[in-house]
Order: sequence, then structure tokens, then C-alpha cells
Amino acid sequence: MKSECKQYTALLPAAGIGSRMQASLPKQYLRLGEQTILETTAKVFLSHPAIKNLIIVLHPNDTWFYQLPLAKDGRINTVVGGDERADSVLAGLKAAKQDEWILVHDAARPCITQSDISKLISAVEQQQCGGILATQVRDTMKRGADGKIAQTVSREQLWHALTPQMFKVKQLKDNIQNALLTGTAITDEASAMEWANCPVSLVTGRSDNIKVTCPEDLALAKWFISQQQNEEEI
Ligand SMILES: Nc1ccn([C@@H]2O[C@H](COP(=O)(O)OP(=O)(O)OP(=O)(O)O)[C@@H](O)[C@H]2O)c(=O)n1
Ligand SMILES: C[C@](O)(CO)[C@H](O)COP(=O)(O)O
Repeated sequence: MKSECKQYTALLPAAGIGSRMQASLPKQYLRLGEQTILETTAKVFLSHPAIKNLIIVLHPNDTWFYQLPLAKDGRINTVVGGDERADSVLAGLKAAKQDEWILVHDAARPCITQSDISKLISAVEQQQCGGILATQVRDTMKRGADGKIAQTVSREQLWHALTPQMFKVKQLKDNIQNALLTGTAITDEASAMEWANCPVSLVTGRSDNIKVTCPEDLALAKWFISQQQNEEEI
């Protein structure tokens, strides 16, 4: 029985092909120990007291999801995604209740913690405007091309945008649709809200909330998750 706190839907875009991972199957189905990246991510949300259900967005040719025990969970609804991440998120938003808040989280970010999910929800509930988890840039940042540095960019106000990103369903859906129609590049939900001049809160999240993107990320994600389990046992 979930606690009395307000409950939300989480939308997991999982319709990518993971080309940068150079694996034999889409990266969300690579294993982190006993379970896949997708199962790991989904279970963090499904066991969070403020998450009531999931919308998981699948590639049209996905043959893996329904082989997972997770597929039998009645709290999960699946929809078919599109060519780009924004198209997949849009497909998921169309299947959500339009008057609710929703948390959009990359299936490829399995190191998300319940505490960071709670932190984002609390900030959005308090400020009543959308928000994203993010971490401040720590390295000196360079702009460059063709193997040459063009300039050093001040890192003072630079953040890594993470997920989940939490917004009102209808507002986010409309803004993504309209932004895409103008040819604006929408690589995260916040960029569509920014396009519409909507305020978006930056909520500091854990830097181990990495997106498994390249081959070396898999071992790092496994290690981060093992460290988080040790933290929980303390
Ligand atoms: N058309 C797409 C593209 C991406 N995603 C999802 O969006 C998240 C972040 O995208 P990314 O890391 O870029 O995944 P891929 O697109 O699969 O990776 P690549 O760009 O290396 O192919 C992933 O969970 C991915 O499954 C999606 O649902 N639909
Ligand atoms: C949404 C995101 O994870 C925020 O950093 C990122 O934009 C996804 O980019 P990708 O190229 O689709 O991995």
C-alpha cells in the first residue's frame, strides 16, 4: 500500500537503439548483474512511494521487453516511440493523463536514486513550476572543433542536465510539438519548456546518475549501483 503522499506517473523513454554503445542489442537490455538496465531503472520508480505507474516507450521493433518479468507488472503501460527521443517522449505524453504532472526519465539512467526522485518532486511541488535534476560542471570547459580549442567557456553557470525532468503533461506535450514544428532541437524536456519561455527549476542531483551511453559506462553504472547498495546498508 503506497503512503498517503501524492502519486505521479513516470515516463521512461526506452525506444532507442543504443548505437553509441556498439552492443549487439539495444543498451537498455544489457545486464547490470541479474537484471537489465531497463528493469533496474523501472524498479527504482515502481518502488518509490510517490510513483503510481509507468509509461514505457518501446521501439516499434522491440522484441525484448515482453520477455522480461517486468512486463507482467500491471502498473506499466507501453507505447511505441519514434525516430528521436523527443518523438518517443511525445508518444508517451499522449498516453498520459493530461492534467497531471509527470516525471520523464531516461531508461538508460539506471543509477537514479529514490532520494533524488523525492528531491525533484518536493522542489516542483513547492515551487509549482517544472524542474530537472542537474549537476554543476566541475571541469574546465572548452569549445572546439577539428581537434583544436577555440575558447575556454566559463563553467560558473554550466550544468549537466539529468533526468527525471518533471512537468505538467499537457503543457510539456504542447511545447514539444510546437517547438519541433519550428525545427528547434529538443534533446530534453526542459529545452521545449525553455523554447516556450516557461521557468524551469534546476535541482541539484547526484553526479552518479549517469546515462549509459558508451561501452565504458556499463562497468561504471554497475559500480555506482553497488556503491549505492552499500550506502543503503549503512
Ligand atoms: N528515438 C529514441 C531515442 C532515444 N530514446 C531513449 O532516450 C534515452 C536517452 O537516449 P540515448 O542515450 O541517446 O539513447 P539511444 O538513442 O538509444 O543512444 P544512441 O544515441 O547512442 O543511439 C534512452 O533511454 C533511449 O532509449 C527513445 O526512447 N527514443
Ligand atoms: C535527456 C538527457 O539525458 C539530458 O541530458 C539527454 O539530453 C539525452 O540525450 P541523448 O542524446 O538522447 O542521449
